[in-house]
Amino acid sequence: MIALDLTEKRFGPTQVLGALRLEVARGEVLGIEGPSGTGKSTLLRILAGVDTRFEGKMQAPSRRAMVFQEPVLMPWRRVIDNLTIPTGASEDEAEHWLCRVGLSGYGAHWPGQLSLGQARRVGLARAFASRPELLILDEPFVSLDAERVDDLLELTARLISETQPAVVLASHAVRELDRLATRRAVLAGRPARLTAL
Ligand SMILES: Nc1ncnc2c1ncn2[C@@H]1O[C@H](COP(=O)(O)OP(=O)(O)OP(=O)(O)O)[C@@H](O)[C@H]1O
Repeated sequence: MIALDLTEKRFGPTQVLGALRLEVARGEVLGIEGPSGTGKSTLLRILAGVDTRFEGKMQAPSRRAMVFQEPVLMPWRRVIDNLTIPTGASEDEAEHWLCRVGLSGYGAHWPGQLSLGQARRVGLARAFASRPELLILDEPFVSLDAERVDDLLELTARLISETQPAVVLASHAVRELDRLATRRAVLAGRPARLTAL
């Protein structure tokens, strides 16, 4: 379970996020939509623990994983190491997750040998390999063609349903929100506030 009671988040003189509260229990998927530049990624980075410079209180589980808009793999490490090093998973566990995302046998590949869709799958495998209690998805399917998005959506839905983390998903895509979100909210305004739908 994640609980955030935010007073404000600013970058220097600019207040990006206003007061907002958010709670997500395990098994729930909170889908956040909102205009570009309102602060969705900023909010997600706070929830992920990447940005700790905010006013307010947060109760978050220790095992958190984030899937970014870009897969951000270490290009100088093989795929298998991209799973084991950041997560502490064993090679067997990493192979298991590669297999789950349809990349069985890709462990010895270099990230530069992967298509964007495959790199996204590795990003997803890496997130699940850390056995997250909180999973944060920041536009994880952006710039893939429709068929690939559908495949990845189904896969993500299956893995979430099996592992039951609390999930926060930011997306502009109605299809993704419709398929994954169990609850929806809109982030809008300047400073931005969260309104449940
Ligand atoms: N490190 C930073 N320093 C200063 N301003 C920042 C920083 N990061 C984000 N911002 C500003 O905060 C605002 C919110 O940015 P953010 O990336 O969170 O928006 P977003 O809703 O995720 O946008 P998009 O949907 O386009 O990804 C923007 O005005 C952006 O310019």
